[in-house]
Amino acid sequence: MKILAMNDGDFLSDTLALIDLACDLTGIDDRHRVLLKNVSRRLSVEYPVVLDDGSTTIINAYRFQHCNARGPYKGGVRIAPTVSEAEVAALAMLMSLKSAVLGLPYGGSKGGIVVDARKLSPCEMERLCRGYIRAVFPVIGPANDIPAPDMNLSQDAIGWMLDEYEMLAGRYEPAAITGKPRVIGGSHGRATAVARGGVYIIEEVEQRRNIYYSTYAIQGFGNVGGSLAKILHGMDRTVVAVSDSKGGIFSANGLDIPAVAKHKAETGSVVDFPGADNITNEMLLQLGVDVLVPAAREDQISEKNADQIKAKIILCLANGPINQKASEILSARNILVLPDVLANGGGVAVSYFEWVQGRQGYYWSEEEVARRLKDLMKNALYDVYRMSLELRCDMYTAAYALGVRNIVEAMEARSFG
Ligand SMILES: NC(=O)c1ccc[n+]([C@@H]2O[C@H](COP(=O)([O-])OP(=O)(O)OC[C@H]3O[C@@H](n4cnc5c(N)ncnc54)[C@H](O)[C@@H]3O)[C@@H](O)[C@H]2O)c1
Repeated sequence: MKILAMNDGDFLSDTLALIDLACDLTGIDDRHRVLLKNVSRRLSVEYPVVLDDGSTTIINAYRFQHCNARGPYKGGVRIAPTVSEAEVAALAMLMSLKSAVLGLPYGGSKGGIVVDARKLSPCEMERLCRGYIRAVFPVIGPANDIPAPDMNLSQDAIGWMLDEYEMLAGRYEPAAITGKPRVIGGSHGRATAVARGGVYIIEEVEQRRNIYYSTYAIQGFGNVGGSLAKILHGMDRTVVAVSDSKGGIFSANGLDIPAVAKHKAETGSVVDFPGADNITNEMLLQLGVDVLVPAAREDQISEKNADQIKAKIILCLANGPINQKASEILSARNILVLPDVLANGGGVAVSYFEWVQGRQGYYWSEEEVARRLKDLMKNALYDVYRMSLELRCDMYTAAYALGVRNIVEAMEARSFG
């Protein structure tokens, strides 16, 4: 496959292996398989950003578009010094699959900006974001490709990106980018959508199994992990451990999450939170909790550490945190894995609601957004469940199979391939 010629990484190899397995299970032919395993457009750009000291630096960035059979491309923009072409390609593929699992009229894409966000001042970050939009402007737009937040991209940054897009377009285009502040066309519930969608999935599993999951360990304390911790804390669930890139903390009696958030804001990390024990990210993954939530980044649980996992269920809010071999091991051990393309779909779901609201110029109440999100997540969960019964496989594999089947149906309707 052509894409393997890129600087390959485990994450992309794992994603391609999953697509292959899903194609095998659903009887997808080679014509469509080859499309699913490649991206249709790889835009790689270099653009200048003026730093506060007056010097100029050149930034590398990407916008990869995977497949638009089901609708316009849709995908976030990630800022990290480690962002690679292989990573952006895998993330674009996951976006197509995720939208297809949720039944949204979107294809998949992803953006990446190769820089350490922590080294930039707010003014430099604004110039970085505006420059990115100028560089990718020819391939994005409300009916072409709609960016959104991903790692290290705040709501303010999305506001700057939308403003830059609208200045270049010469008109208001609130549906061009999602995840923006509400005062400029954002939706209620977008900032917490990934976490909220995950909570709806957990509640539905609890209801179905007649069980109550009280203890949680969350890897990652950013947009997604931090929001989830706050929501669970507000629901009187016990978050015993959280972590960030510098390490984690544990308290058997539960962490005071608002106090942890304050500590992180003041010190830059959750580590050394008073009254809790410092632990490593590896230790967090192995805690004996009801629910383990990888909410940081890809490649966290593989065949190397799947035997060590003690949680009852795993809610994958990060993209690509578990590979297929690990999911097989976990499934054989009766640990339910709720995969990324289902579990973190709340983000693209509320992005879709935001896009719809922007296109019609009519904005919904908080209750309306929450009701629609809950319905959508619940329906997707049961669609995946039915697929797992049909194919006699675990929920993880079933989600990918459902995504692949839904995309290929649209490809066939358009005679793609
Ligand atoms: N933001 C969204 O709308 C969205 C939607 C769907 C999926 N996701 C996925 O969720 C994950 C987190 O995204 P986010 O928006 O919260 O990013 P973020 O940048 O806001 O937060 C990431 C968190 O992970 C921590 N982290 C980074 N590397 C780590 C490591 N090696 N070990 C432990 N912690 C580490 C960071 O310190 C930070 O606390 C990513 O996989 C992203 O693709 C995000």
